Amino acid sequence: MRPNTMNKYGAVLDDIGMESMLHKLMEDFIRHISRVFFADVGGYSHDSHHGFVVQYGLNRDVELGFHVDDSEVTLNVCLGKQFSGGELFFRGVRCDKHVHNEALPEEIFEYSHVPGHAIIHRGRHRHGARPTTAGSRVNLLLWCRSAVFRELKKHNNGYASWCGDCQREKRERLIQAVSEKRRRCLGRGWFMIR
Ligand SMILES: O=C(O)CCC(=O)C(=O)O
Ligand SMILES: [Fe+2]
Repeated sequence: MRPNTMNKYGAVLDDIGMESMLHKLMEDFIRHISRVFFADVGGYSHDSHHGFVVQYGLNRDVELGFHVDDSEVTLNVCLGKQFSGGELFFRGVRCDKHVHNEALPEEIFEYSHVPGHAIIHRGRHRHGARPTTAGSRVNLLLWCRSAVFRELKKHNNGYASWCGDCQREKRERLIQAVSEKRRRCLGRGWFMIR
């Protein structure tokens, strides 16, 4: 079975006996990090996961297109082996409404995988993987999900606190409202003085 809808090569670890081990990894490790760094996307509340490995190289997947994960928080561990390329590129965190918007210059960065090292990021942090140009790269992914977060998301007021563009729109509306109010107050002041 394919590890996800985009990668062809790899395996779903939950299907080969690693489900409870990965669940424990999420409960004992990811949740605690998430409580501190990702409180805006469910924090400590992860209650399910999708765990898989992906393989890149000759006769395997070469690269991974731009996407968001079906997760609140993703753990990505580089298991090796020896390879060149395969850098991850990131382009800012976005909700469904803004997922196709341009990234700001400060949201653009790349990360080079190092065997034995891991990164953790929000699932809605748009990203992709550059071509693995030589050797073989294998990474373990743990997509951590929160049912509570997904339920609450349905009832928010249209602004996601974790989406860069929602926050920008909110700030712009606030600035507009303040300057409109100021304009009206100044107008009133002018008439009173006359
Ligand atoms: O190839 C990688 O390191 C990233 C994989 C990824 O983003 C994913 O499977 O969701
Ligand atoms: Fe991903």
